[in-house]
Amino acid sequence: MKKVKIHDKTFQLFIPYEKIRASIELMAEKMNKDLADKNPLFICVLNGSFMFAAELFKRIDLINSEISFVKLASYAGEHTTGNVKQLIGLNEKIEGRTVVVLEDIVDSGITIDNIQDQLKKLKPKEVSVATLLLKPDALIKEVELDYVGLEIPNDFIVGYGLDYDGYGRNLIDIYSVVNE
Ligand SMILES: O=P(O)(O)OC[C@H]1O[C@H](OP(=O)(O)OP(=O)(O)O)[C@H](O)[C@@H]1O
Ligand code: HPA
Repeated sequence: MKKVKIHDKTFQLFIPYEKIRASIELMAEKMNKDLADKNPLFICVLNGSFMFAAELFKRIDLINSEISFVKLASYAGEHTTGNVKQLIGLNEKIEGRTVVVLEDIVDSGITIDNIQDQLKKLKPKEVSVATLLLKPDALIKEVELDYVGLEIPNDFIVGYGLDYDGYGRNLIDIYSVVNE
């Protein structure tokens, strides 16, 4: 079994790249049907989603498609607690658009819930959410997900864009933590 050590933790091979790619191919096929005749704006949530977004977007065969990249930044406003995260980097006009948010993982659901709230305030025509990975047992928010690549158990993972304290994003496969 392939293993990798990052900082203090050991990870073992969990999802090989071929399986990841196959799930993204299926997702792209579905989107190509669902979004035909629309003018979708894909929004990739950095950092973790960059690999997923690249792999998916090159399989979207709708020429009227755009992609943009956003980040959630801690908002250091005077009256905020420090836990509030603000969506930054969004230059496109969202009003009236068909928006598809691209996430690498939905874990507790807090991040995607927050993003959906912020986007809805910008009056899009519709917002759908695509996530490569979902941990159903970790959800603490009720979230509506339109496209889910793979459901996984509630274990910490790295690879294919996902990190452990900055490292591991460059792994082609996904690895899960070994409890020692
Ligand atoms: O469902 P949740 O529990 O909110 O977790 C999911 C979020 O966590 C990760 O982002 P992170 O904040 O680690 O930033 P990164 O993408 O830059 O690694 C991941 O990319 C999702 O955005
Ligand atoms: O399991 C995970 N691994 C890396 N980043 C994450 N962000 C949410 N869940 C995870």
